[in-house]
Amino acid sequence: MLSVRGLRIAFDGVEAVRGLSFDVRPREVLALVGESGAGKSLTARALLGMLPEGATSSGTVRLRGEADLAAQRGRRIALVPQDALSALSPVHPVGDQLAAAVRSVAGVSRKEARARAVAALDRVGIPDAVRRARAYPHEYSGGMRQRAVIAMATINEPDVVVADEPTTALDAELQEQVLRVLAAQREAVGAALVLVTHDLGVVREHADRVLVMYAGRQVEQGPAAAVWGRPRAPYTAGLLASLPPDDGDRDGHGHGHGDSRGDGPRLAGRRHRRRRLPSIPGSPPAPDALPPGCAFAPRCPLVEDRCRHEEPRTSTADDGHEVSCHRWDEVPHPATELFLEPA
Ligand SMILES: Nc1ncnc2c1ncn2[C@@H]1O[C@H](COP(=O)(O)OP(=O)(O)OP(=O)(O)O)[C@@H](O)[C@H]1O
Repeated sequence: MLSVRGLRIAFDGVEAVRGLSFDVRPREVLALVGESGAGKSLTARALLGMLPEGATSSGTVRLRGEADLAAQRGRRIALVPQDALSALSPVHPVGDQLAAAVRSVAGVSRKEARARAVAALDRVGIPDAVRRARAYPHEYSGGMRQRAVIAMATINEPDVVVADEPTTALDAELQEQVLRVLAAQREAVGAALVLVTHDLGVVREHADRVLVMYAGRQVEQGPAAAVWGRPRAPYTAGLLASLPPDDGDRDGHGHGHGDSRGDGPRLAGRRHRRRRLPSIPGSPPAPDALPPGCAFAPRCPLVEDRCRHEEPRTSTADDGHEVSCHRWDEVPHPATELFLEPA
């Protein structure tokens, strides 16, 4: 439905996104994950035809075959940004903004648009929606603002909602609530969701497919269960290894340590003799200082000579998921072992 082919985004000739191709299928949740600077937000913005000033891009992004994404924004594709205030005008009541969004698409009366706006606020759990519709964004709490933005993004029943770190500005409890609202709304309107997130726990709970990015490229892509259950890229393994222990064990699936249910006892014993590293050593390269070969090579526990010279091609693992690593078929299972060290 939404198709991205060979997407490249550069600033002053320096590429921050370096040839990304993926599809978003109807009604699915695709998570874009990776450390800061991987190019996730730029990719998300390219989907909406709203790249920052100074960015040049090539490749194609099409929604149902249409290339003019900016023209479809707010109708067929909509954004839930990190910062709700940036999406709402400070000078108009929230209800008026929602009603205006309805009227920009549908030929309905003011009264009808207003009624739809109130109903949308009610659906996202804003109490006393009739009164709240008359209030301004600054009169809303952070969690309520983010709910209002979700109402705005879904009010015209788009095909795709793009959410860029939609809960980072909120505290943990509100994050969970707002994510549930987002999940429920996208389900209700039948939209696909592209979810940019740092939070791998969120990915495990909400994503159908996952695309792992590093230094502007795809590292691994496939069904969330396949990528999480058996990561083939050392980078993905490193992200999973750096999850807090609770995240791995919370629902008994144990992806956080790579110890799936079946090999629990063996790994439980092993855990006493090993400890987890807090995170992948080092940090990602800046777009203007990429190392030659595989960009992850300087941080990779499986690095060998060719990794420092040749960029890996994309391979397909037996379970159908895609991976870009020279040594993907040598990655152990559980892959998080790569990032453990003897106690
Ligand atoms: N407006 C800009 N001007 C110049 N360079 C930019 C701009 N926006 C992004 N970049 C470059 O592109 C890289 C990727 O940015 P992007 O925001 O997509 O990363 P990200 O993966 O979303 O990280 P984060 O989670 O920190 O937002 C940045 O590290 C930066 O080098």
